[in-house]
Amino acid sequence: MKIDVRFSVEGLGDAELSGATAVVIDVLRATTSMVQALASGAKAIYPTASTEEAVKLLQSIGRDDTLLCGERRTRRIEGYHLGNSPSEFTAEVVAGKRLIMNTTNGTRAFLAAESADRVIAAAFNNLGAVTVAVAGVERLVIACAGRSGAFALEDTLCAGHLIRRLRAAGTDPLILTDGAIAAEALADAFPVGDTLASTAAGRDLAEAGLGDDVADCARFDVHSVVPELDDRVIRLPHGG
Ligand SMILES: O=C(O)[C@H](CS(=O)(=O)O)OP(=O)(O)O
Ligand SMILES: [Mg+2]
Repeated sequence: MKIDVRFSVEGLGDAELSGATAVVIDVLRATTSMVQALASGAKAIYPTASTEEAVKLLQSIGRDDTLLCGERRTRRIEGYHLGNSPSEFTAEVVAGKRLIMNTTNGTRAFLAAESADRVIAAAFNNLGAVTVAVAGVERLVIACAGRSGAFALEDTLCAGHLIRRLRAAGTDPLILTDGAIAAEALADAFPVGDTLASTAAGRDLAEAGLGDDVADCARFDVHSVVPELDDRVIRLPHGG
């Protein structure tokens, strides 16, 4: 298995993605929220690249059973039903609903990775399930959402833990690009909980009174769902 880790989705194109399985990671907080939402019974998540696109999509799919979710500078977008805190996506709120989502980094990352054969959402919360889901693939591109195009330690740490899990699972020999080697080394060097809290994104969340989100995002294997992008909609394969 060849594994590449991209620290942001800038410049990620068809050449790297075609024929590969892409795993999109945005630990703080988009993929953690997506995993929580689908584990809570949300029907589908529509990632959008802008608030304008989100509103247009709402008009086209209709408001029934549809919730607008997302953030700007960590806070819920005005007029949206939900922000981007994983704890908002409870079964009472999202079960059976379609979620139109727009966040600063994570939703765009999905759209940037869509030309891969498969596009999977990963976070610490569903890392074990993702490990099983990708164990047999030939080529894996781990696309870290990053933060406004820059390196995000939290995403790369999660990428490194995925590589460690694949190595422990005894899949065929791993051929790592330099980015993947660096990500795995980071996973060996940094404890997740403390590190997430010390990242720029973690500090901003704490400053916004959302420090509990950081703790939620640092938890391993709390869900066994593996969300996948299919024709620009993120769902659980076979209905979950
Ligand atoms: O919602 C989040 O925590 C972040 C906000 S920021 O870009 O880190 O300020 O957005 P996300 O798209 O989940 O990375
Ligand atoms: Mg993020």
